[in-house]
Amino acid sequence: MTGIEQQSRIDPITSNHETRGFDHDRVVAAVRELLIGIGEDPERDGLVDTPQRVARAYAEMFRGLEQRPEEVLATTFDLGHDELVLVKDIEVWSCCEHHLVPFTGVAHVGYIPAANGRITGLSKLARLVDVYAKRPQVQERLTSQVADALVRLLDPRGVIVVLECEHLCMTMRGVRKPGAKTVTSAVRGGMREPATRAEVLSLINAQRR
Ligand SMILES: Nc1nc2c(ncn2[C@@H]2O[C@H](COP(=O)(O)OP(=O)(O)OP(=O)(O)O)[C@@H](O)[C@H]2O)c(=O)[nH]1
Ligand SMILES: [Zn+2]
Repeated sequence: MTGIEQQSRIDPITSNHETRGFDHDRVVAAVRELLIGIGEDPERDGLVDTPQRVARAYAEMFRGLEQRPEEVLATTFDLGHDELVLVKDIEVWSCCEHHLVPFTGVAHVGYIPAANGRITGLSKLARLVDVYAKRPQVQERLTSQVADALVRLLDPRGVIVVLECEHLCMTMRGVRKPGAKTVTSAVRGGMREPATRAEVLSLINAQRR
């Protein structure tokens, strides 16, 4: 096994790729280079600490690359509840992998536990969203990764994940369409059943009526 393989923490099913870990010094050097590239002076007063700051910020924004869904869904319990569990309006901040600017909005995560199946803590659903949001992402992959991790780790009867996000790469630059929302969904197992899916979607949309 090479050093890189030993260091990598691979989630074989749902990771974006193999990560070699966050290299703080490399990010600092790259940000300094970026500042020079845009014609700035990285030694001027206001910018001298910027590469260090950006590296610390990136470590936070991309911390999901170092996390595995198993870690956040480690706490499960058996409540004998086999009806829908839905957490709505989970705030999402992720980073578009095409432009490295944020996309933000909400996630709705629901699952139907298996009969006598495992339940996880409600906060863990929000933590799971963050594991995948805190990576360079596209919204579609983020949505399906959350759904697939729930299927794999809880073995539920059904899963639904809906994301509604605004992409800053579409508002602050490029096509410049502020307010445009992208909606993505991933539906697995028994949640695909039309009546069940319709009921859950009406619960998700309930506050907007
Ligand atoms: N499907 C998908 N596309 C995304 C997402 N985030 C950003 N994009 C799109 O990625 C595309 C990249 O297109 P390119 O033509 O390579 O890049 P660009 O010239 O900067 O494109 P514009 O944004 O149209 O100016 C754009 O259409 C973005 O809107 C996402 O989460 N999902
Ligand atoms: Zn983008």
